Amino acid sequence: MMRVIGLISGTSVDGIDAALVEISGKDLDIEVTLLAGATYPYPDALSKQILEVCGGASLSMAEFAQLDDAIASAFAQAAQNIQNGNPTAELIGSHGQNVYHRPPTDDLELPILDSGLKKIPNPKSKMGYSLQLGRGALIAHLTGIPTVNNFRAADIAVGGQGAPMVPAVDAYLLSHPDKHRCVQNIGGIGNVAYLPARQGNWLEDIRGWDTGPGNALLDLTVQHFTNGSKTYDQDGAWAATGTPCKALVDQWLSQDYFQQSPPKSTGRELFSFEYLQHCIADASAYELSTSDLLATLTELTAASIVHSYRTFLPRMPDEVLLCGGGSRNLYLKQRLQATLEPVPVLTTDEAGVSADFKEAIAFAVLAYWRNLGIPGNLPQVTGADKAVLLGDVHLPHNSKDAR
Ligand SMILES: Nc1ncnc2c1ncn2[C@@H]1O[C@H](COP(=O)(O)OP(=O)(O)OP(=O)(O)O)[C@@H](O)[C@H]1O
Ligand SMILES: CC(=O)N[C@H]1[C@@H]2OC[C@@H](O2)[C@@H](O)[C@@H]1O[C@H](C)C(=O)O
Repeated sequence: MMRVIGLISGTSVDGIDAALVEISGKDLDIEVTLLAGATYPYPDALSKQILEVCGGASLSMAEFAQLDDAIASAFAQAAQNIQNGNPTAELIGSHGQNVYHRPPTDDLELPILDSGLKKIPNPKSKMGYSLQLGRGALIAHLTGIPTVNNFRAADIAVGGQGAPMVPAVDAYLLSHPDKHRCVQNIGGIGNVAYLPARQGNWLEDIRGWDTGPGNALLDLTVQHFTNGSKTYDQDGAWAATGTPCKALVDQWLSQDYFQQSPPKSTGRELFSFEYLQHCIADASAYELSTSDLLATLTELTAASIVHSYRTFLPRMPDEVLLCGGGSRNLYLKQRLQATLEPVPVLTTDEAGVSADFKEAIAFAVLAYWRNLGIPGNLPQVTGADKAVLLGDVHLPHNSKDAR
């Protein structure tokens, strides 16, 4: 048994999710007990700067270094705080703060050194890139706890998307002996793990991808029309007062990302404020109120999820389990249920895994697997050439051990 802390802040930048868990077993026999979970909001100025960077703002290298230090320090404090009054941890799995994600692209021109010697094999041109700040060496030093981070790089290096990375963990924590399940995270971005019933070669039939926008467009809309006084549509109450425009949802669903076959991943790089501005321009032809616009973007979120199931899954699931902050959006949950009828839409809480802290738990498990030498990616999900060990291991170097 090992006590591990999982840390993550994702594309919503709403704070650092921390989970302290006890883990035993390896894969089919794995057992995870959540000892403590908490969300630690960033200081407003730091959150604002991260959102600007996620929105494409430029940084000098000095500003980049300072931001990385600030995030690492915040993550280290979250790790210390989650242990207060709880058992101490032996390992940290830190996803870090996502600031940039580039899915594998076809038009990458890599320079080749003209060494005149044996040609260097040109890395696959379809190379992705994904950057999460909060460097592990500093977290390890500040906490005195071995820290694993940078989980996406190894999957990308073998040609994968680098996301979603949780399906392997979902498979062992949330699969069912008889029911086919979709575990649907609704964070800033939405991502699904399709878990066949645990029969036969079910592991080979696991699927997963980023479905598209989760809360990102809804948050951007609320922030825009309230001049930042509100940051999200609490319980979906504002959207519930509007009427969705089906013509716009159908028009937006025809866009490339929603039609693209998996493996696929995305982020705020696509579902950005600029994307929202195009939606607002499209909506002007229909004279929508702000409530109608919010209802229509909520409908797009729900429709993009269901469209991807109907288009890319071998069959519809027996049930859908929601997690992530969007699982608290009651209007979105109701629209998903109406669109998926008769498939029940539940939350992972009802299957015994915290909907609020499942992502943080997942990175604790990924760090635990790294420590055991167990690969953490699913090539059939990310498109990677093979299963690989995920994460860089950083050991604390206290003075007496320093070499
Ligand atoms: N009660 C609520 N009603 C509606 N929306 C909510 C509620 N609580 C949280 N949210 C939404 O959840 C978002 C945060 O969700 P979460 O923490 O899962 O995002 P994230 O992990 O940063 O995103 P990602 O998974 O894309 O990295 C908030 O920005 C907000 O939009
Ligand atoms: C680059 C990045 O942070 N991507 C996130 C994002 O937020 C949701 C979705 O897109 C998911 O694919 C991913 O995170 C989760 C933890 C994952 O990798 O499974």
